[in-house]
Amino acid sequence: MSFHVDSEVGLLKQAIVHRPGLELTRLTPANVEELLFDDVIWADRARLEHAAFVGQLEAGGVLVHEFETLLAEALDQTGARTFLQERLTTATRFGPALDAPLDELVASTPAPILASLLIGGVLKRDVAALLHAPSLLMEYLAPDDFLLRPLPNHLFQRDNSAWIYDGVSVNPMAKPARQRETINSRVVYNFHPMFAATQMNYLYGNDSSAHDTATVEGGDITVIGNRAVMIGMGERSTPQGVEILSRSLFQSGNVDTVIVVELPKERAFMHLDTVMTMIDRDAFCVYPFLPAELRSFTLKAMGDGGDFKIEENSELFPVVAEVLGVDDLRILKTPIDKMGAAREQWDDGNNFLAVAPGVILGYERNVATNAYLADQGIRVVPVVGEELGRGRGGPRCMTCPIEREAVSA
Ligand SMILES: NC(=O)NCCC[C@H](N)C(=O)O
Repeated sequence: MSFHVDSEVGLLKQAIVHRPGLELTRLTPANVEELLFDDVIWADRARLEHAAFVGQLEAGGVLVHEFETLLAEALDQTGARTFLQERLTTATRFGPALDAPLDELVASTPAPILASLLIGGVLKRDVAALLHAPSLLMEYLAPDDFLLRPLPNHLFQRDNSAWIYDGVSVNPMAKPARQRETINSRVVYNFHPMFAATQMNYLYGNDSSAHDTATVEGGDITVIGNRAVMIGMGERSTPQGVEILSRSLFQSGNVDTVIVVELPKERAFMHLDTVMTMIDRDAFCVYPFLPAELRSFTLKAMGDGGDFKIEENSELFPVVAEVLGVDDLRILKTPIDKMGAAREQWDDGNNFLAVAPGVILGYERNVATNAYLADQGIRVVPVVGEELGRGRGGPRCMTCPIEREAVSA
């Protein structure tokens, strides 16, 4: 079995999601903002909503893999815990006194519990009785302080890794609250038998370099097809990150065009998929009030060494249409006033997950957009996300496709 994502809208066959766990119960008014959520969440309800969402994916024929389960299974493979000891439970993260005792905890904790803690976080009081070394960090922390912070944004599996044709980028994340997610994803990809048994083509991030400002997040990446990729560049994916990923894509031989779309550096527009998603072989759903002054660039491979030339586009979608070989690309913008559009965009009204061409999952609350798309012949499967949506991510954000068919125009 090898994994590949050859389009954004072709038949979705396999995907990874994260069923929210311990981490959601650790969101408090004091930490939500830092952890990139908008509110404390009703965790049990969010889990029910997520289970219903997974049911909808499965009903659409998608084989769904649960991230925490994959992580637990990976942790029982040879080398996985050493990998964590070298990258997570280090003297620089926790102080020299805790280095060896935490390595020991990583070595001895049963895999399902360890997986839950790696995502859910660890309080000082959870481990105080086990750690006897005189540690300044332990003295400094209060019993309810986090020794290891929770990672509630694992819910948004789209972002920390992204399959692009037959390669995967394990993304260096922009926000400190999300950077550790990549370590967990690397454990899964490097050690889980499902992936270890295949020839993995790592495009970016599967190394322990400091990636500094060269960040990329999967919400910015769309595999539009025809050897092309569209990448948003703004709050999360930087020009440096986009350049490195593009070079790697060009070297892979599967991609010859990257279309880069500038985004406002604002929370509401944190990823490309907050303002537009491809929803059919010839259609994009686009936020109607995207500022006109945003630029886009086309990167074209030159040779096979990763070099490219850059052209600034006068308009984005004619270039996309040309690259896709589609005469009449449909740019679907909900006819709605500015306030209504801003409200639906905030609630992921442009964040759709296609499970097949023209068949998409989106939050039910975006009534105007969903009705408009239905009028345009798109089948919108409504997803309940009253709690899930408070993390500011929709169905596309919650899903990491790992096997998806190509489509022809
Ligand atoms: N692709 C996406 O737009 N993902 C949603 C990410 C939401 C998360 N709370 C974040 O701020 O990173």
